[in-house]
Amino acid sequence: MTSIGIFGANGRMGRALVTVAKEQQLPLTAATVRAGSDLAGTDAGELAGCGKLQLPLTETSLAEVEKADIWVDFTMPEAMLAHLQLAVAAKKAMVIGVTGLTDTQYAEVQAASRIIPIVWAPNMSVGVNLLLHLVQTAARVMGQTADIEIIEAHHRFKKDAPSGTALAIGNSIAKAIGRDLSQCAVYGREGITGERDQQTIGFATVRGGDIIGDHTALFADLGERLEISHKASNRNTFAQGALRAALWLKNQQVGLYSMQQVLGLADLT
Ligand SMILES: NC(=O)C1=CN([C@@H]2O[C@H](COP(=O)(O)OP(=O)(O)OC[C@H]3O[C@@H](n4cnc5c(N)ncnc54)[C@H](OP(=O)(O)O)[C@@H]3O)[C@@H](O)[C@H]2O)C=CC1
Ligand SMILES: O=C(O)C1=N[C@H](C(=O)O)C[C@H](O)C1
Repeated sequence: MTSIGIFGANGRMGRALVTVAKEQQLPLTAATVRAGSDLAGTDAGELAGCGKLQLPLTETSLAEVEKADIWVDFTMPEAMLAHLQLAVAAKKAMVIGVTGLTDTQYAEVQAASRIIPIVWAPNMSVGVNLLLHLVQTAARVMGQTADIEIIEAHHRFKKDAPSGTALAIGNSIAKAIGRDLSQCAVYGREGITGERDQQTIGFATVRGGDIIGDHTALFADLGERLEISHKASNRNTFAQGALRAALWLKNQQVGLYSMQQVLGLADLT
C-alpha cells in the first residue's frame, strides 16, 4: 500500500493529519519537523494527542523524503517550496494545502507539477468544494444586480489574508459572470469610500480566537439577500480531504490537480 509522509507534522494541520491517518490506519511512514526543531525524536502520535504511533518526528531531509511515496504539506509558502524541491529530487508526489502563495510561488508549484503529480487546493473539505459550485449558480442568477461580498473568519494565528478559500470563492464567482477578479476585487474599505460599485467583489476578513474557518458568499440586492455559508468545526475535515487526495494521487500521472478533480466535482455545473 502507498505510504504517506507529513511535512510540518507538529503544526495545527500536521497534528490533524497524523490523527486522521491513525484513525484510518493509513501507512504513515515519515513525519518531519523543521531542521533543528526541539521536537525531533518526539513520537508523532503523542504530539498529536492520538496515542503513541512508534513514529518519531524527524528533521526534514532528502533521506527522510525517500521514506514515503506521497507527501502532504500544510506548512508555510517558503518551507513548502523547499519541501517541494526535495519531493522533486526524490520523485515523490505531493498534496499541498498551503495558502498565501504569491504568483511566483504558485508558478514554482506549476513547474514542479511537470515532474511529479501534485494536488494543490486552498481548502480540502467536501463542503467548501461544493460551495465553489453553488456560488456560481447564485452569481449567474443574481450577479447582474446584487452586490457580492465574501466574508471569512479564522483563528488569531492565521498569517495570510484574505484566506485562500475566500480568494477561490471570489475567482469562482468572477468566472461565472465574466469578471476578472484582479480587476474587480476590493479588499478593504475605510474613510469616504463613496457608494458601492455593483461591479466590484468585496472581501471582509475577521481574525479571532480559535475559529477554525468560516466562509460566506453574500449576494445582497434591494429587498433580499442570499448568503451561502460554510463553517468548519474541526481541522480533521481538511485532513480527511488531504489524505483522500493522497490516496487518489497514487494513480495519477505528473500534473497539477485540484480538489475538485479528487472529489469528482470538476464537471458539476
Ligand atoms: N487547504 C486546506 O484545506 C487548509 C489549508 N491550511 C493552510 O495550511 C497552512 C498551515 O496552517 P496551520 O497548520 O494552521 O499552520 P501552523 O502554523 O500550525 O503550522 C505550520 C507548520 O509549518 C512549519 N513551518 C513554518 N515555517 C517554516 C519554515 N520556515 N521552515 C520549516 N517549517 C516551517 C511549522 O514549523 P514550526 O512549528 O517549527 O514553525 C509548522 O510545522 C496555512 O497556509 C493554512 O492556510 C490550513 C487548513 C486547511
Ligand atoms: O489557515 C487556516 O486555518 C485555514 N486556511 C485555509 C484558507 O486560507 O482558506 C482553509 C481553511 O479555511 C483553514
